[in-house]
Amino acid sequence: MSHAFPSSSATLTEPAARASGLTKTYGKEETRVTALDAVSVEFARGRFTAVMGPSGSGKSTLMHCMAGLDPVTSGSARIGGVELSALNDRQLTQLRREKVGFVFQGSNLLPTLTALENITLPLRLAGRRPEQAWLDTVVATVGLAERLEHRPTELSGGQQQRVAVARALVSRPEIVFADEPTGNLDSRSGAEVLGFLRDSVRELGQTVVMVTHDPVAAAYADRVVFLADGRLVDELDAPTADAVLARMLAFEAQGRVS
Ligand SMILES: Nc1ncnc2c1ncn2[C@@H]1O[C@H](COP(=O)(O)OP(=O)(O)OP(=O)(O)O)[C@@H](O)[C@H]1O
Repeated sequence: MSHAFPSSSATLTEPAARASGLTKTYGKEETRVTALDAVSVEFARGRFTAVMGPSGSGKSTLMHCMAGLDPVTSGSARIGGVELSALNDRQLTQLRREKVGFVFQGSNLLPTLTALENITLPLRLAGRRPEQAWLDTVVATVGLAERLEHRPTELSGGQQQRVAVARALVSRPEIVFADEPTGNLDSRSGAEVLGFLRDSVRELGQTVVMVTHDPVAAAYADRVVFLADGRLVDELDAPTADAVLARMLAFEAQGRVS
């Protein structure tokens, strides 16, 4: 298979994705907004990282820049060994297709396709066939084996989101970015989806970066990084929901006095 972007010189110790001095501004002159201000962060392979912070702190912007959906203003964003700013639009599309999986708040499934067809659609669009053993593993991991012939309207919100997780995993991406993946779900369905994301990391070795507002969701991750006003301000390993909540309350209290 030919690749239009330089093949990554990734070693196993290299992070799945890395931002260095990543700055992103929107608008010009008096309307300029600095959404990210020289953020440097690494997302290690085979780990589940949550990105937290108040509304407007830059979480979605970081995800979009790291995933090649939005160009950076300055600094660097890399997936594996590949510098995203060095790629043209066609190369970026190819990189996203081959190396990145996405899960959004709404599952964005095509209503006329079955669950299985939705899961394999990105691969088919890329002209690739699903690898059967991996497809079976992903389907089993997200608990969908009995539901593959169902259409989205015949699935619960949680099941639909599990299809979206399977769709993100099926191409064995270098990294999966999930933006508030449980934002539309009740807490039980949300817990299921988060459990499957965590299983994809622990059992399948995937790398997941998840934006969330919810300390309970963040506690499923191996590590939480905190953004405030476009800056990386803290991080926590092996988070519990209580520890994440305490950290967030501390930031809010600091924000009130500063
Ligand atoms: N396309 C855009 N044009 C102009 N400003 C933008 C754009 N996208 C984001 N911003 C601004 O950049 C800042 C960071 O936004 P971002 O959406 O990344 O924050 P967030 O932490 O994801 O917020 P939320 O939790 O509310 O989704 C905000 O001030 C926002 O208004």
